Amino acid sequence: MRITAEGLSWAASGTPVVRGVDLDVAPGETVGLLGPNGSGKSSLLRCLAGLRAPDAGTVRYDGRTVHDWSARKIARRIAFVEQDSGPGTDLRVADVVGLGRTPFRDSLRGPDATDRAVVAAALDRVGLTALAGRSWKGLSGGERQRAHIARALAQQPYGLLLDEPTNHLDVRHQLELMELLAGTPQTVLVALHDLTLAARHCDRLLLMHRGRLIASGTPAAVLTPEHLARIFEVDAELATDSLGRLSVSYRGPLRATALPSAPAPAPEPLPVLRQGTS
Ligand SMILES: Nc1ncnc2c1ncn2[C@@H]1O[C@H](COP(=O)(O)OP(=O)(O)OP(=O)(O)O)[C@@H](O)[C@H]1O
Repeated sequence: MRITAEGLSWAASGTPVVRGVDLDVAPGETVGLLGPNGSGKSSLLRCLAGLRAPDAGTVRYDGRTVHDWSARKIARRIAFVEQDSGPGTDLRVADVVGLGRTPFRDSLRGPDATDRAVVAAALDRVGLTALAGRSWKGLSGGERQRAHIARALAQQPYGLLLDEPTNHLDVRHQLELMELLAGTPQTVLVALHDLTLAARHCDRLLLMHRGRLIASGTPAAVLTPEHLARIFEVDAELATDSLGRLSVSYRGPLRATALPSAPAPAPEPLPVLRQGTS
């Protein structure tokens, strides 16, 4: 499934958060969405998932504008793994994963054999089969994260949007998840903070800064020394390993005095100060 956005903008209480984003994720591509804290990655993903109505611009799945689609219609095409989400009540792990089947069921029907088989396969894919009957509340952070991925897979979507899905995962499970995402036939857009993981497992990277997409391309084209210094504000070293893959190591944060100068932003209007109030 092709996921596109044109001129996408969204503001929170009047403050622009996503600013005129154009993007195009081709069918089957695995694209990493990078950017410092607060650059607008989650907000952009929520707009693409239909959870935020943009103030301007359009989101299209396979060329069709999705803004007037129901949540159910969207969920039949795209699965979204958000940060730190979870069921409000305690459920068995298999039941949480089974929530991924909701878009395919009418409200009166319980899970059928197909639903159970899809849930079992999704649990197996993330290595959680042994925990299927366990209570959600008893899971570790990493186990919950893997259950969220399984819930998204159980949705059998054409596209996957994931917001920092490697949070809480140990190194092996981070690598397994990234291999799963890179190997899946679905279109994947994944927000990541680990630049080396992104460089190694994504076909293409997008870089966000202050709500705008400022770069798109191969890992080597996006993870440049200039972007690492100016956008991520770190003193970093780029290297290529014996398999020819890019990795990033950090010497430390860059102090404000050492930051390369950026183009000056457009001046914001000054706030109107009220006098005589206390
Ligand atoms: N509902 C909201 N109300 C007010 N401000 C918001 C809202 N949603 C997002 N923001 C603000 O918009 C900015 C971008 O937030 P967002 O969560 O999209 O960034 P992010 O790149 O995903 O950050 P992180 O890497 O820290 O997860 C932040 O300054 C955030 O505080």
